[in-house]
Amino acid sequence: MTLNSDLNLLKNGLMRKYVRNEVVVVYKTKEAFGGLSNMASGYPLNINDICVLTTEALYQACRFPHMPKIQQEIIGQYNPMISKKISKPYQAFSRPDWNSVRFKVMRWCLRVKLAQNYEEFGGLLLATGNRPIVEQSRKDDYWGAKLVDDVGNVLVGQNVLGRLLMELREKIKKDTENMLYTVRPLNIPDFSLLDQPIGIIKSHKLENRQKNLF
Ligand SMILES: Nc1nc(O)c(N)c(N[C@@H]2O[C@H](COP(=O)(O)O)[C@@H](O)[C@H]2O)n1
Repeated sequence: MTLNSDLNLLKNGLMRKYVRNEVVVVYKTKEAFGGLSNMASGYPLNINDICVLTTEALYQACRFPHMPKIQQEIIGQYNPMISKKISKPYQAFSRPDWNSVRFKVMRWCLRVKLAQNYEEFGGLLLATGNRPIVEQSRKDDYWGAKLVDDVGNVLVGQNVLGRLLMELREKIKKDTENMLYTVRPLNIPDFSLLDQPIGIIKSHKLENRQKNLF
């Protein structure tokens, strides 16, 4: 991107500028807030009784509802970077509306990660307080923000993932009725995993509570 187009995007309000040492940076998964990254292991998900080991795998699998074999390969990986790598050569075959639904899909994936890892992921989100959350990226200034200065203190990007994380954090703060324990499927065509339409996702907490009632 050229300096001029960068400036235009900043002016249009799409790009955000952050001072690195004033924000919560999500960069390496081993760092303090690394668990907020989709690349973090240790936040397993269960979709229609199918185990998906990382949020990245779930997000990438959602590209290919019409290619269940590829979905299977993507979700079968322990390493989220490998899931993304498997997805890459097929990107041109992503669902045709991918660019217009990927934002909703990411928001849904984060809701699922929270519902099924409430203490760990929710706790980490709340521990960020009121600070901006920014996913630092070397290449991607749509989901994240890139360093733009020589000393590594200015990040510029749309930071869509960071903004979705902040949105979710604010929802947690207001969630006195535990509404976030349940996640409805997206209302988009072919929202499916391994040929099965994706159903309502429930937190394990809710499932255990319901079991105890009977
Ligand atoms: N390649 C890569 N390495 C990382 O360390 C990253 N955090 C990411 N970003 C994540 O990739 C996902 C977006 O993938 P698409 O480009 O839309 O296929 C999203 O989860 C980012 O957080 N990428």
